[in-house]
Amino acid sequence: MSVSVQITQRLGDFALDASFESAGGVTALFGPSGCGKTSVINAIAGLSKPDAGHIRLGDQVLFDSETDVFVPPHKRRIGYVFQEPRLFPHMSVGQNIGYGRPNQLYSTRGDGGLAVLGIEHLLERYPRDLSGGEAQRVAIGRALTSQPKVLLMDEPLAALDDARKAEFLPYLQALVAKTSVPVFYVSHAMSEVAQLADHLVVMRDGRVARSGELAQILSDPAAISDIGVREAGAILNVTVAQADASDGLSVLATSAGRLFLPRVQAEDGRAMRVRIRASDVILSKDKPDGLSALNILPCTVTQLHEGQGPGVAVALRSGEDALMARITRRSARTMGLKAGLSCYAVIKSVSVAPSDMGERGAG
Ligand SMILES: Nc1ncnc2c1ncn2[C@@H]1O[C@H](COP(=O)(O)OP(=O)(O)OP(=O)(O)O)[C@@H](O)[C@H]1O
Repeated sequence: MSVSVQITQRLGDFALDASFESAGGVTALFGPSGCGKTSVINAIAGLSKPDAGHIRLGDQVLFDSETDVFVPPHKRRIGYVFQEPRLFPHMSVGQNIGYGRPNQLYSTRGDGGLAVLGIEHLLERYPRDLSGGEAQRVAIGRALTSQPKVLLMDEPLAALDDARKAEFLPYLQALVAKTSVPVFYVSHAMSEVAQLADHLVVMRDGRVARSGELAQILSDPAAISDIGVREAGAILNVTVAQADASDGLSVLATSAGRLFLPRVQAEDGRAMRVRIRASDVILSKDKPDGLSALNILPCTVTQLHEGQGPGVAVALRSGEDALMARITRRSARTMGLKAGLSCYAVIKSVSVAPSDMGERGAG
């Protein structure tokens, strides 16, 4: 379902002026704290009314200042998941999920809802007896019981520690891969966004700095300034060749060769997305020999992009995938890097964190 948002809104001293289109699936709103992500989500939910513009989901107009349309929040069929699960403490999980909609609990059973979220065995428990990740999965289950037309998730992992995040993400991936409901996912963590999103909207100071297909933006060296130097990095599509190789590593097949990365929690044959940070890629003109790094992929330089600082972003084609490296201008000059040059990308195995590796979902 296509989505079109074009809104302006004054919120105190803050001016929101956001426009983007998305083909649906999972649209991530990414950007630093205070850039206006939640304000956009609130406008989609109908919790606030923009001063001007429109919000359309497929052929449904939720807001249009020109034709004076403003669908009230309770008629928008929105599922909203916040940072905190916000469950009713005096009710069991089952009651929380069925709250106000006694006949709908069962409609979320099966493939699309509770089973995917792994919460069917928790229905008798009370919120105090749930881990943070379980409680958040219940909150998502509750949001689904209203059979929403759109699911809004505002930093749903922010309150979880890293271990709980890692445990929670596969559930979320399974859910977004199965649901046909458009999802808006707010986050300032690129590792989450890279695993979940189809479409990326990068926000800055109330405006949309970039909007487009996730993989395309992440492999565009010109986008580094918007993504952040540390977070920038392309996504490799890989297949698990051997999840349980020796030494705590997994063997992953890319279109240009094999990668040895920290062990993934997935069966052999599974398709995954792996984000390789640009700062974790080293380039060599000749095939390195006698190097400790295990991962050496043949590449072709497609583009060089000089930023403000001493770094150069180098866009690379590696088989059918894109990679990106961030090296110094000095190295780029010494190596004589230019578009069309063949080289080798070296990726250190331990530099890729488990949080950068996720199952390939809907995208
Ligand atoms: N009703 C309001 N009145 C005045 N200012 C507001 C209002 N709502 C939001 N703001 C301001 O608008 C700016 C954007 O807030 P918003 O919550 O949308 O940002 P965000 O990107 O979601 O940030 P975070 O990641 O910290 O949640 C902030 O400076 C906030 O203080």
